[in-house]
Amino acid sequence: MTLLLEDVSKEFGGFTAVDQLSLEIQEKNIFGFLGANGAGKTTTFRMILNLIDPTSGSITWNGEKIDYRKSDLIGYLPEERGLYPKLKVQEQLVYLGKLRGMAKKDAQVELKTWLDRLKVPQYLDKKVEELSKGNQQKIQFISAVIHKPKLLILDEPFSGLDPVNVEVLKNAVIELKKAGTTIVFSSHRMEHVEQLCENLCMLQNGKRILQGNLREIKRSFGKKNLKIEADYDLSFVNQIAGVRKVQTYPGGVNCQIENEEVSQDILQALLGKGFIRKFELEEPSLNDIFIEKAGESYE
Ligand SMILES: Nc1ncnc2c1ncn2[C@@H]1O[C@H](COP(=O)(O)OP(=O)(O)OP(=O)(O)O)[C@@H](O)[C@H]1O
Repeated sequence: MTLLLEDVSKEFGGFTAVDQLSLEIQEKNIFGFLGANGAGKTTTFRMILNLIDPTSGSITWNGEKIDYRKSDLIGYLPEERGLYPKLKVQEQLVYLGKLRGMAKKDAQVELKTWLDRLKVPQYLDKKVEELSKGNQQKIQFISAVIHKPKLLILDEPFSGLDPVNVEVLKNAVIELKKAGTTIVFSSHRMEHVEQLCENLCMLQNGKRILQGNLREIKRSFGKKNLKIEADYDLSFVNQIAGVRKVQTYPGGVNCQIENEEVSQDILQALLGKGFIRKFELEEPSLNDIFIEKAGESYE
């Protein structure tokens, strides 16, 4: 059940929103789409779901185009949320479940399970308009998963949620993956992608600027963050060759260095100056990697 995008482009008028994007998304994986506003994430999702046609290139799932006949196998949380405000949660979600081929009873049972799992059982018979924005989002999430899709596409699933609810939803996504769902989601919050995805793609202005396995990407970037804590003024490390940036905080500094070897020069310079409480080389965060890659593509 591989999802395959081959040389996919989308133009609106003369503007290229997605530019020759090729990707392979393996089944039972969580795949992250990263990119700033306007990078082309939503446009890519719409093409995958066959809601809009690519200008060129092809998209297949298990060797076939996705069309309405596969809608029972697919779940989609669109960026623009769209529930009926006047309908009660139960009426609406059971109806949507039935549209996706479920028996009424099964949809009712599944809905109750999901409301419990997302910690909102009290909303079963509430009208959607009575719910807060974050809780409406949970209901919309349930509408995307109630029929147990094989492929789940989530456009910015965590936007507008408080930190506790972000965790609740993240756990739900992890459970769905364990149950065998292939999940593709977008976010411009690097930490969400970092915590959930095995594989990811970074888009900028419609172009892929990075793609691959998260662990391998991080390893290939090397450890370029160095944290030092000492009882004396560390601002002089700024002057050492290979140090790009130094951020000072009480009791220590965070340094960005060009490569791991620079850390040894810094250590040499520190020795003899006094007591060092911490000297730690850290993996780059996805945010660091994004900033570096995004910068490169402007050069
Ligand atoms: N129907 C359309 N007509 C014209 N331009 C469009 C259309 N849809 C998208 N675009 C443009 O394509 C680009 C990519 O938009 P898209 O919504 O895919 O980005 P995104 O990565 O999802 O951004 P965001 O994080 O803000 O949702 C944007 O510049 C947008 O203005």
